Amino acid sequence: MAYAQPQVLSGFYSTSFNKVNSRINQSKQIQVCMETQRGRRSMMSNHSTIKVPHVLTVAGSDSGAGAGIQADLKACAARGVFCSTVITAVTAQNTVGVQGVDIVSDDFVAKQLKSVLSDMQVDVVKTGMLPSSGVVKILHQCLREFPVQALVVDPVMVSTSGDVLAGPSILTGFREELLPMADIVTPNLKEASALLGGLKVETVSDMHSAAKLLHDMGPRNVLVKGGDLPDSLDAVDIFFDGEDFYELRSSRLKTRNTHGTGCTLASCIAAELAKGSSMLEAVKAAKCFIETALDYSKDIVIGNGPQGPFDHLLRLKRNIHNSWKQDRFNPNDLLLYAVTDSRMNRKWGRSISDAVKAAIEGGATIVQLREKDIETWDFLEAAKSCLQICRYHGVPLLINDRIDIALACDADGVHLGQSDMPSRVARTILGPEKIIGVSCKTPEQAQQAWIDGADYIGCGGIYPTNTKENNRTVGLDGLKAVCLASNLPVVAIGGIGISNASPVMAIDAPNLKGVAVVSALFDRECVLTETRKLHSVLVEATTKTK
Ligand SMILES: Cc1ncc(COP(=O)(O)OP(=O)(O)O)c(N)n1
Ligand SMILES: Cc1ncsc1CCOP(=O)(O)O
Ligand SMILES: [Mg+2]
Repeated sequence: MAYAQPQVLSGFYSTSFNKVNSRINQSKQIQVCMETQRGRRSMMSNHSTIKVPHVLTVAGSDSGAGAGIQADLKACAARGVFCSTVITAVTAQNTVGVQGVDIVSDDFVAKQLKSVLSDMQVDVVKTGMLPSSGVVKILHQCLREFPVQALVVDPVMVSTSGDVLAGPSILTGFREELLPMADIVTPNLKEASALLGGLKVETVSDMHSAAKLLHDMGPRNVLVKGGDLPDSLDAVDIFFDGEDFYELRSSRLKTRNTHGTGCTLASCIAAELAKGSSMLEAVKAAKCFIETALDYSKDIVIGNGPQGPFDHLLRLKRNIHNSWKQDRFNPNDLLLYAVTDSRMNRKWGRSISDAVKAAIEGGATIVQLREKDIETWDFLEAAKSCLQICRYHGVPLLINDRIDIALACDADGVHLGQSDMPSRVARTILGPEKIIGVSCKTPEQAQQAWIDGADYIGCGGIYPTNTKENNRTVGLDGLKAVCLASNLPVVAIGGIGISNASPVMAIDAPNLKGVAVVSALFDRECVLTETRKLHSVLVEATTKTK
């Protein structure tokens, strides 16, 4: 069969937002859409209470928490959407396979559905494991009684380990009852084949045909997932909206941690729809999320079986790599604070990450990326590779000025000046765990830094410097006044090097914890040697003051 030429999409695209129409939302109450302060669309009832986007998942529990209800809950949490649950079966499952299934009775599934749908304003229903045709019937009836904005059907039949989760008896229910009311169905190759009565679905061209045939069964959109395609470099999914085909490509990742990708993808689509995205936007956002989560989780180890879960919230590794960090911030880390400058490193022909590595090997105890003249993309890439080095050595990495970069690479924190983002605002964006440093030249600024929730103060310029233009020098007296005005730990910056670090450290202020340096390390031929020398000066200076 010849179809329209597909549009090839890869990565993350911005397409115009279309309203998601559903055939099952006709009797839904009209609600007022308002722009919130942050510009996000949110639904408000006439009592001015906030209606949050809500997905109901109707699926099986996975004791290993990689797939099923557990994956759905985590995916919705990660996408900022509330998720309620109707459990259709309880599986005893791990990374090896499925050891047992206990099916919840049809009556009790019906009870759960009614409890949620009669009380809570569900926007989107997402289905996963539906173990019997009775459950499909009940769901069909409930959705007629309690219409929702959209229905996402993930036709789960076989687990990733190859265990059967729903028998062939379910197929008629899918074809006759669920697919006709679905806004999207998301089968993998095997599921598409089963729904089409055993039709061969093994190539991208087969996927096009399958998408078209499945669409004829009634769903408004079809996503045939090609993760199991043989000999394919890219992971290709085919999206068909009844008119156009889209090939959604993403590079294939080498990882065992893919258990639950199907459930997660469908839940993310549901979550994005609940937030108001068009179907194509929702699918693209969901694919992008999966790619990011798989990449982040590619080397985590949970369980001994062939297929592990992944980390939906992108946080588990932090705890492993940050296990060195007993407290989220140790003021003694400020002792030798290396601040990068790409102009200097470029001049000496080294990359930012090589410079950072050398500084850490020489004894730097904290690193700040201060990159004033590079593109955002390059900054982010440099930050990611420096972060790997820093995490490996247990050295915190902060980003100068750019909260977006710090968030994007999950750096340990930021350093902000008086004319940068105010630290109290930065704190609300970054949360309580990130380190925030603030530049202060006066006692008033130092007091304010504490009030605003900063973790440390950078005070300078102590001596004249060529690194920062038009920077007023405060001298050792200015440093002392700032130290006395606040209990926050202080690091001195500006014109400091091997020759003058000792008098800085000798001022009588217990909260002066170290020196921050740019040119003394990075405008030198050998960063490692210079850092080592400065490190021994500082160690000597601190032992003298003790
Ligand atoms: C440790 C430390 N202290 C002070 C500064 C200066 O920050 P700021 O005043 O924002 O100036 P720029 O570095 O952004 O030019 C710093 N970067 N680090
Ligand atoms: C960023 C900054 N803030 C105050 S002085 C300064 C520059 C420090 O650079 P150097 O260590 O080369 O004097
Ligand atoms: Mg700044």
